[in-house]
Amino acid sequence: MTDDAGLHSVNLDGVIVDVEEPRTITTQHGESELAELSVRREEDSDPVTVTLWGKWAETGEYVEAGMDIVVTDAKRNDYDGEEGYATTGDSYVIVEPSFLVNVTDIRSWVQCPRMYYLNKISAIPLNYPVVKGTIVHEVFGDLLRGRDLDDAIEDRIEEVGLELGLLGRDAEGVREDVRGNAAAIDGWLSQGTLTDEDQWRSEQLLISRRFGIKGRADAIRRGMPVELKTGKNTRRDPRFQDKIQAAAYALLLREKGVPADTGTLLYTKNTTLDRSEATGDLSPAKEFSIGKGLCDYVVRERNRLAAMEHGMSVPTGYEADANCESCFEQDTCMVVSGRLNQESKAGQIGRAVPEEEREYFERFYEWLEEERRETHREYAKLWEQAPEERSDDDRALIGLEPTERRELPGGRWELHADRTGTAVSKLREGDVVLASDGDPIEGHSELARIERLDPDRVVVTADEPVSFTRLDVYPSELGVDRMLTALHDTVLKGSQRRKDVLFGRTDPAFGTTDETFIDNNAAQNEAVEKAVTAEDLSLIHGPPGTGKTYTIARAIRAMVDRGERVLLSAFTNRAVDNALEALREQGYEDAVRVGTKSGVREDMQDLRLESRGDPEERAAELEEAQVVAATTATCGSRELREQEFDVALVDEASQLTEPNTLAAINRADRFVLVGDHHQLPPVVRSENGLSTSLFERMHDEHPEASVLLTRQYRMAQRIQAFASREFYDGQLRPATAEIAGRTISDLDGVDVDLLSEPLRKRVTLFDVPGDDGHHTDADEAERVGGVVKEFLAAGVDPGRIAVIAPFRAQVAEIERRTPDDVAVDTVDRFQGSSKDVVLVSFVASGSLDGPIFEDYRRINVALTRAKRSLVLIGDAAALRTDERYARMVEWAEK
Ligand SMILES: Nc1ncnc2c1ncn2[C@@H]1O[C@H](COP(=O)(O)OP(=O)(O)OP(=O)(O)O)[C@@H](O)[C@H]1O
Repeated sequence: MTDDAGLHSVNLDGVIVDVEEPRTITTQHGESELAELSVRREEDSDPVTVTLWGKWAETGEYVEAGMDIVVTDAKRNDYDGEEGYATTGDSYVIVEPSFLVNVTDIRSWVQCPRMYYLNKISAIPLNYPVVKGTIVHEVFGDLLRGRDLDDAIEDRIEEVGLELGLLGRDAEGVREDVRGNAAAIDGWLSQGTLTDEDQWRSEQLLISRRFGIKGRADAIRRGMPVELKTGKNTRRDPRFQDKIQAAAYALLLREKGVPADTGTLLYTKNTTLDRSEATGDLSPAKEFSIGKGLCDYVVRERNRLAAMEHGMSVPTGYEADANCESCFEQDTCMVVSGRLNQESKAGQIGRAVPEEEREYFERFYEWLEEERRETHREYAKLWEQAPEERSDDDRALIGLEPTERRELPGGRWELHADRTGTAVSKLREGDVVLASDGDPIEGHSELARIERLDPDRVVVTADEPVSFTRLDVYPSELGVDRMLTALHDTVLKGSQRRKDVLFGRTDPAFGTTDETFIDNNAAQNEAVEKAVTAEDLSLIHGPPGTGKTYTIARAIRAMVDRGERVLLSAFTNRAVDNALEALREQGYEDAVRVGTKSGVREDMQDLRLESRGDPEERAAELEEAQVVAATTATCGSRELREQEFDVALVDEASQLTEPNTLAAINRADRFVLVGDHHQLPPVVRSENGLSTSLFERMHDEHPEASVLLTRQYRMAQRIQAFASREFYDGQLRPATAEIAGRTISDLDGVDVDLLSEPLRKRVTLFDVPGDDGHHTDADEAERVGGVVKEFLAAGVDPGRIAVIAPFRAQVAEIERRTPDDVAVDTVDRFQGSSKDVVLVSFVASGSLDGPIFEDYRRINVALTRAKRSLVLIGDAAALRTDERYARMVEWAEK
């Protein structure tokens, strides 16, 4: 639209290349502010001049070259033959639009930018006002969905039994409190002003690609946002920051074509005030109109926040007119400023932590914010990629056909859809996704959880009955938030001794014991010994199949016998449940599993802590448990953040980022990390130091605290030989002669004479010349299919076979040629598991690029899954171009 010479308005976007300070000029209409930016609209094109007028001129004060900018409804005004644009009265200026800012963050930013920062790093602790606020919000949603008030109150209080119990509250008192607040809602709803035509929606997720804002409005009534506040407000007008919040939702609604121009704030505490004592306007509902000026303000503040995050600077409170004396966060603000030596309008108290700790905090803060930024890029792909492209990229399931819907007790919905086509995706059961009518941004969408994902249908649960035809990956920022909190807790609240060890100022100390814990495996015994006697930390380095889980279970039992309280954690639910299973196998049944119903494995549900019910009973169950098991994410939850343990034992620690590990070990006096840094590293989106685990760092810095398990219980000698030599200095050995000599002829019902000669060997390589396919190799897939058929024909049970391929696309190719009960997946999905027969498809042709080759640790995992037979399928010549793979080919062809 560049040639629209001033006739039409244009939406201009590009990258800022130069900024001029805002200045004031006098025009025929009087004085006016303006700022000029130079913006490159497309790579290699000449920059154009963009003039920002009036209030938008302030943008020039804080933007920098390199930031993205959008100016909507700009008019063209070339000057001296040079292409130029200017804002109009309808324009919005948006800085870094792909950084999706939360509405609630804009609200706290408007209150005080430093409060926004403090909220971000320290998370809200478990406290009664927050829990009560949650209950009232849930009741509000229930009333909108037509539920009976008393039922809703009863149900929602019961739902948070655990939290109330931990806070020492009994249900009776809370009921009274909530009833008081809910009366405001109920009264207002039944005022008679509402008719059947009132269209109500509770909680709607809104994402704006134009303004770079996302959020969930409490409710929408006739297209207008309604926000619920559990506080009081006796003035006629809503509080300013509350208006900002409602205005932000209005802005998001307008983008969807809903002309929202009024906002309502409901201050529920107003109804509980005594009329004879309180003065002012006691009506709970306060309406206000939302004009362009307010919307502009929302966008301008959002821009400041986005620009500050782009520069990764830390707000001081001077950016806004923060009134520190009347701020209830003043003390916290001063302490954080003092400890981290940050400039702050509130001032500082206390002594700063040592320089190295501050640097550590700042380094990780930056890495975590980079991670957040990558998460935001993932959101932007929701609209940058076409549905088919997202589907090809494994980010969405499309072409679904809605079938049944069923209302669940408590007002949620269970929604079914049929799957058409054979598309693959990253989505898994338990994932939170965006369920939409086909267009997750402009159309109708809701957050949903995948309950079941079968080849022909999918079942989700959601708050609203969306008729969905598409499910999208919806990345959560919760992970980043929890990591920041863990970082904060370690640096600002961690004990001196813990920090001395983490920062290399002290060597870890160990006590002694004469006890023998495991009598058939010296390394495992030593690992338990170290774990039990460690005063600070110990590490268990367990290569594939060396009995890590078994050793963990033994160590926990020993700790329990010594009267210690133990936190058992791991990155995935699967690993937590595996460790619990091993613990049960060793006869210990008293652990408590904390996690959601859908996250915890069926056979561990009986150990799961129910959070619903009588507060006192629920809290006692957690507080009295000697062993508590939860994922590291859950360790950062409000409930577990209040719990203390003698020792934290973390499995899969080499797959955890350092801050994720901190989330678990912050809860305990000492810790044991279990892992193997020669297998897969932490999965992160950004490229920085986050991908080095605390396990690996401690292993390097304190080798004396680590014990290497050397005897493996999985692979035949022939299969383990390469990995042992290549990755473990030749130290890995089969634990017994039986294991060393494993072969598929040991399996019941298998007739090896039915196999072709090469497949009778424990390790085989099939040289299949590459077909130059990008992410697939049909010839290889064909060969894999043939080999699988041969194994099946020889009597191998399909459940004993697995196929590993480097790309999802190749996985799909292979799935098409193998029966459903043969597991086919990428390496990352196979870490921690094993099968009798494993096939690896390399998809290598010409050069070795692709995820499996990028990182030797993937190859290590791929080659160490098989117990009895390992079949490699790939282009041998291509593989030989790399030294490591050349050695692999030589070994496999032996
Ligand atoms: N000391 C031991 N004596 C007898 N059996 C053992 C011993 N240690 C481990 N095992 C057995 O070896 C098998 C593998 O152990 P485990 O599952 O603990 O391995 P892991 O190291 O956790 O495996 P992965 O590498 O898959 O994480 C299990 O069947 C376990 O019971």
